[in-house]
Amino acid sequence: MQKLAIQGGYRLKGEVKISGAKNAALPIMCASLLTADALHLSNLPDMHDVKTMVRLLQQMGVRIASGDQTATFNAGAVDKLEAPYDMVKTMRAAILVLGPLLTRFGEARVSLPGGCAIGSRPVDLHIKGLQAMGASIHIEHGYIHATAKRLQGARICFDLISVTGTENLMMAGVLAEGVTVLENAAREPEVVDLANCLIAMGAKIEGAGSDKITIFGVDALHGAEYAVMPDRIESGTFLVAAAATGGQITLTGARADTLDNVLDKLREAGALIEVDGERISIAMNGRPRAVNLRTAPYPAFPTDMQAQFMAMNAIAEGSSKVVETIFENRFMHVQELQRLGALIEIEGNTAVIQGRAQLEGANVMATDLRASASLVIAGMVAQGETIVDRIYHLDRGYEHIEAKLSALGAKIRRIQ
Ligand SMILES: CC(=O)N[C@H]1[C@@H](OP(=O)(O)OP(=O)(O)OC[C@H]2O[C@@H](n3ccc(=O)[nH]c3=O)[C@H](O)[C@@H]2O)O[C@H](CO)[C@@H](O)[C@@H]1O
Ligand SMILES: C=C(OP(=O)(O)O)C(=O)O
Repeated sequence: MQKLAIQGGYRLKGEVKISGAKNAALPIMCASLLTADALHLSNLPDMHDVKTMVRLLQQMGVRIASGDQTATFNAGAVDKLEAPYDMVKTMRAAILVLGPLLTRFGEARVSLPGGCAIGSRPVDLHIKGLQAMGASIHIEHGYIHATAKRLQGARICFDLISVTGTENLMMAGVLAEGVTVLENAAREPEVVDLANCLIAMGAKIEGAGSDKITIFGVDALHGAEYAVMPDRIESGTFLVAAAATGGQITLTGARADTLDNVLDKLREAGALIEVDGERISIAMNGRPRAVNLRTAPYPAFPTDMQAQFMAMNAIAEGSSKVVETIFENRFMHVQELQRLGALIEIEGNTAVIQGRAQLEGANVMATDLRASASLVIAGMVAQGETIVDRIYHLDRGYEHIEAKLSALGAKIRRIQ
């Protein structure tokens, strides 16, 4: 199994190009199932989840021609309306084929996505919404079996805000008969990116980015060209890494308007931040100040940045509280950060962190995607060598992270 070996104590310096967003690319790839025409995507990140989605769509019969960060998807000859367990278990976003398959073909068989280290992550809201649109759904042997003659527009109010739930029902609504209204919808930029791609394909959608999305069903979508938005979580991860190491870097091809809360927290920690179009520069002189945070749906602080900020707080001046309100088990990185000497205590959904001037290198194990990123950041500020095991989590959602960090001056290499 591959690991990362990190030698701590080097400040990040230089420029890094931000990749396309995992959490926008995956739903947008699923949108290719909604038309028999070609969907041409650019700015696709080179990472495992994107490759897994390519394989999942291919086994359904989608023809895919991949290029450098681009791919053309043609779902004109789909012959298998199924997402099997062995693919869904490695990537939760596979549940996003359910809405498109059902609305275009009237049938879908999708494995229930398993719980992962960050919480139980049910899909009851996806199922309830599709049932409200007239789908008949039963669960058997771990699979969701869904059928519908033609989905009917409906008014659906989410009990709680769900990003992929909103995306699945938005895709279901575009080919449904009549109008679908999603209330208490997720406002994440990735939902807006998906809506913009669907609109380019001929869908009629209003309100994406607000908590009420209205979808006017049409009979068919057509092909389109679309560029996936930059990854705000990758952007945030590099910015925090720069802040934690007392570095000075510039992100290129980034979108500051999707990062308001993260940039505010970094400023509060003492970072100097400048935004110039698609460039975001950060400079941190000395040790960051500890910052309190509370995760919540967009536009509040993202749960996908919680672990990385926790690593920064571990070496910051002062103490801080980090409250996780989205996932019930997203503190798995804490015991690994403690191996590096971090002083963190957990009380329910709150972590209390006493900043230390120095962490010490150690062997640690990655437990999920962003937990892995937090261990990499902690390793870069720890004294001596840190070995991060189980980096397949990291490879799911970061494009060439060790190459990008090395180019910024980090001492990091992949070992067997
Ligand atoms: C591929 C993708 O885009 N993943 C993101 C997406 O995950 P994902 O879409 O899975 O997360 P959700 O927004 O659905 O989850 C929010 C909360 O709702 C709960 N819930 C969700 C659906 C449901 O049917 N029932 C239910 O109870 C979840 O357990 C969680 O507690 O949003 C999360 C929250 O910003 C991010 O951390 C993930 O990176
Ligand atoms: C939790 C994440 O992803 P996923 O929903 O794909 O597990 C993430 O991107 O941090």
